[in-house]
Amino acid sequence: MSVPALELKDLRKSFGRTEIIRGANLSVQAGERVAVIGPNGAGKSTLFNLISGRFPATSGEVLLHGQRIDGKKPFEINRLGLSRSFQITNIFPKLSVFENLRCGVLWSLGYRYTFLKFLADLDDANERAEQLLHMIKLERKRDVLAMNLTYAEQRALEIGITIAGGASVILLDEPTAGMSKSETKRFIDLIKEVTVGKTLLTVEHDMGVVFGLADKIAVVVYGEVIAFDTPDRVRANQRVQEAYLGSSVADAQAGGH
Ligand SMILES: Nc1ncnc2c1ncn2[C@@H]1O[C@H](COP(=O)(O)OP(=O)(O)OP(=O)(O)O)[C@@H](O)[C@H]1O
Repeated sequence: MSVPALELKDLRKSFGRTEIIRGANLSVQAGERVAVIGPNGAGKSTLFNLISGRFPATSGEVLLHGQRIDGKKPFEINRLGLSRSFQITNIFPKLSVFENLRCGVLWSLGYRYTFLKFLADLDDANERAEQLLHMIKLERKRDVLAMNLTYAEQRALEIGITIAGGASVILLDEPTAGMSKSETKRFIDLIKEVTVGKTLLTVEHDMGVVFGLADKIAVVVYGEVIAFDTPDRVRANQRVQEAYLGSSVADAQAGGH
């Protein structure tokens, strides 16, 4: 089997004396779309924070395409090809949609570049920002200030910024939270389109989104990944049903989502 795009090995994180992540293991192949699910407080966001370098792990390893990234800074991890959305907080409200995308592109070039190289790259950055604008279907909002977009449009812009640097591994935290049903459906399609060929991890509560988006589901319970498999197999997994999923799936199948 090829080198996993992302791998967690016996990852642990304690806050004070409380161990929140308790030996998490996960191996995600390149191109897989993975939904991370689990009860409230199970440690899903903490896992994302460990992977993206926001928190240091207490022990264990995180590997991106076989390279250790635990202990690195978030921006270093980003430049190695892993990008995480921070919901709408990394949008500049007083810049236009286009300018926001261009900032995302330029930022990802980083300061490896000299100023002259930077100037030479501006044309490329403009072109890439136009491309992204098209991908997230906000062409008609090109020059609108981000603060004047609808909520769903802001979330789309957020995805555009997240993928701007061409990262191969994308982490999205509840990408459809706060959206209506029809917006959610459109948004799932958008996420699928813009992440073709990439590895995607989402934290998700909405079972409709999980089953619509994910090739595989990672079930996190009490700081451990207790199952990692296709949606059908996870749905049938006795341990998962007992621990968590049974009632949610029943709800989803009954049209509760
Ligand atoms: N910075 C922190 N300091 C102390 N405790 C924390 C910190 N961050 C998270 N925790 C604790 O870790 C546990 C797991 O939280 P986390 O947010 O990762 O869960 P989650 O699975 O994402 O939950 P939810 O589905 O409710 O978002 C919780 O008990 C939380 O209180």
